Amino acid sequence: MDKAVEIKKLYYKIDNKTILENINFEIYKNEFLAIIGPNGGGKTTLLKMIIGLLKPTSGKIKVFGLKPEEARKKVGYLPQRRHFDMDFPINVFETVLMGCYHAPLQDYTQEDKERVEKWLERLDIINLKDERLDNLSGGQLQRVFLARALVKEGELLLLDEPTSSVDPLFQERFYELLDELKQKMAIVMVSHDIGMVATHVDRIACLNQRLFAHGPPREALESIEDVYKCPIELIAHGIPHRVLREH
Ligand SMILES: Nc1ncnc2c1ncn2[C@@H]1O[C@H](COP(=O)(O)OP(=O)(O)OP(=O)(O)O)[C@@H](O)[C@H]1O
Repeated sequence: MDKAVEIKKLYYKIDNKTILENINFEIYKNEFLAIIGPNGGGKTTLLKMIIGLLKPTSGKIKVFGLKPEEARKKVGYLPQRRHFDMDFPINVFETVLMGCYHAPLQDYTQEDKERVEKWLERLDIINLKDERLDNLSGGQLQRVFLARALVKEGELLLLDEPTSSVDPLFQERFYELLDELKQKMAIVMVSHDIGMVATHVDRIACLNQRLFAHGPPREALESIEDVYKCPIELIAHGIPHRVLREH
């Protein structure tokens, strides 16, 4: 199978604290992969390495055979929203257009603008096109950032907790959209919604500093208690889950 991402012997340390330890892993084209694990387990850090925002302390990471920063034009990225400065005076259309960024001093094209319109329509936020971001609700904002990640129509889509704060109806539509998109691209999604991902993704990777398991949902979830370091009840078919003890 063709590889979108290849990770070998990857370590990441900050101030002598090991955040990621000996990660060996591949992500294939046209697969929908979820990364799950407890808070602070290193999921966001790993996504940032795939997009080239952070460099490994040691080890190798290749995206479509290139260094991550060289492959960026093929990669759409939805960061965790808390990192965005909401006071920045920018409207919805301009925010999504930023997702088409090519290179310094290179203007956006008419085609870029048409793609923005298309994704605003698809995510049902075309009516918000001229709104400033600080006027939007949390769920509306999340859709705007999703549109920004999707507008590039790249070959790899990285989503860091994409369904946080969107309503259940949109969540369902969003998963349908991802099912369609994975025909054309690889999708990597960080999520805490184990039940939801178990029913929608091809493969789950369980990360807590180390990669505990990766495989089809049922197989990967067998190691779930090791990953979370507490008992978790998984109802058959991998749907709802319950943490039985605080961790
Ligand atoms: N800039 C930084 N300086 C020091 N430590 C950091 C920094 N960024 C992240 N960390 C630490 O790295 C670890 C992994 O963080 P990361 O955000 O990747 O986890 P996560 O699995 O995405 O967590 P969550 O589920 O809470 O979003 C945490 O212990 C965090 O405190």
